[in-house]
Amino acid sequence: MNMAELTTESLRTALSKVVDPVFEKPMLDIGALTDLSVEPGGEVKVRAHLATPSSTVHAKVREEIERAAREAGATAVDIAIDVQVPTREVMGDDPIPGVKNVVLVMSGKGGVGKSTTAVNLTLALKRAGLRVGILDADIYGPSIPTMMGVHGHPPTRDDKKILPLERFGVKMMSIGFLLEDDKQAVIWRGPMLHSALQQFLKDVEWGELDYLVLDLPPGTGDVALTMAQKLKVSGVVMVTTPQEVALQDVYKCVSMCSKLSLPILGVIENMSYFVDSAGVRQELFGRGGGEKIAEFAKAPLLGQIPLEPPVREWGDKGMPIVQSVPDSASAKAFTAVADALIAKVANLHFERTGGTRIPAAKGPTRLRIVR
Ligand SMILES: Nc1ncnc2c1ncn2[C@@H]1O[C@H](COP(=O)(O)OP(=O)(O)OP(=O)(O)O)[C@@H](O)[C@H]1O
Repeated sequence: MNMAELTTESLRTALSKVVDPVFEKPMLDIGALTDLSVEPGGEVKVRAHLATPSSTVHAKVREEIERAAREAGATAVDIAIDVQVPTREVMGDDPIPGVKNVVLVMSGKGGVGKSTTAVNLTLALKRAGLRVGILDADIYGPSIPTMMGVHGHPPTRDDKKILPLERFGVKMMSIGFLLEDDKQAVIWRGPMLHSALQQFLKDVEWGELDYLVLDLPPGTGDVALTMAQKLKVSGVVMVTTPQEVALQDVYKCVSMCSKLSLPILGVIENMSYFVDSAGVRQELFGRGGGEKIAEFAKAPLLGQIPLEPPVREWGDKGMPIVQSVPDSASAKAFTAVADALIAKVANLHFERTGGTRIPAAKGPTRLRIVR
């Protein structure tokens, strides 16, 4: 096609096949491509509206737009990208209105790697370009301080607001920061637990965050209940292992969430397999647990994390695997889980708001890419 033939109309036709990787829908149909123009020399200008700052998603979208525009005869393509991270519903008395999404990480039983998953998922969200925080609500066994390598007392401002501690660009708060030693946790019971968590929500100055990840204690749902009463959460991520015997508790946990009308955003199967020294994949704990729970919860299986000794070793050293060895199989699996979670949250938002483009909020990240 010669460049004289390129019009806004033919450009529109060419771009109609560009699909949003998060919503899996043509970007033009969902209002995610705007301000199309064709300059006299055949230069094309277009603005893309995306639900994630993820550089992989941006690169994919840029490539598709550029290819389609050039095939239609564009001589140059100028793509501006606006990022709008979707936001949960915020009620009038919401204790943390500056936090766009709150994700509860839960498991039916202990020891499945819930805290490991929570920290690595948080770091993967951070590496995708989001502003993140993590709240260690596992009051009986706070392990986030150790896993994130942070100890000490969070400072308090004059107005009594507690400032979260920060490492790897992640804001964090844990009951562990406020205890004299770890053993103190066991004397905390019901009402104290709830008032401590409510105080955390209210009194911590989280500021503006895209995602706050909550590591909840395993088992019963009272902490989830406290959370659900206090604020509208984006949803729950359920962590499980592949083996059959562990599943009953997870089913109970899923049922409890549906009673509380907490949407399950997805299931993560941890310790799914181990690759031995001969490179053979061993399913040490059986198979299928994640899929079964996902089916029961009518939610996607967000990913399967392999069992890799460095996950524990780096966790013990206070530098989670996503941060310390981002190229490892487990870190890549956590990264894929984060991308899938971002997509799920965006899609739920899309459905809730009737399929319209995420409305502009203040201060969008705007990247201007001129080629
Ligand atoms: N994929 C993995 N590969 C290797 N080790 C892992 C993996 N996931 C978790 N672990 C290790 O398993 C142990 C339990 O993990 P973690 O503390 O995250 O579990 P949890 O479900 O949060 O436990 P709790 O019952 O204390 O809340 C830790 O030593 C952790 O390092």
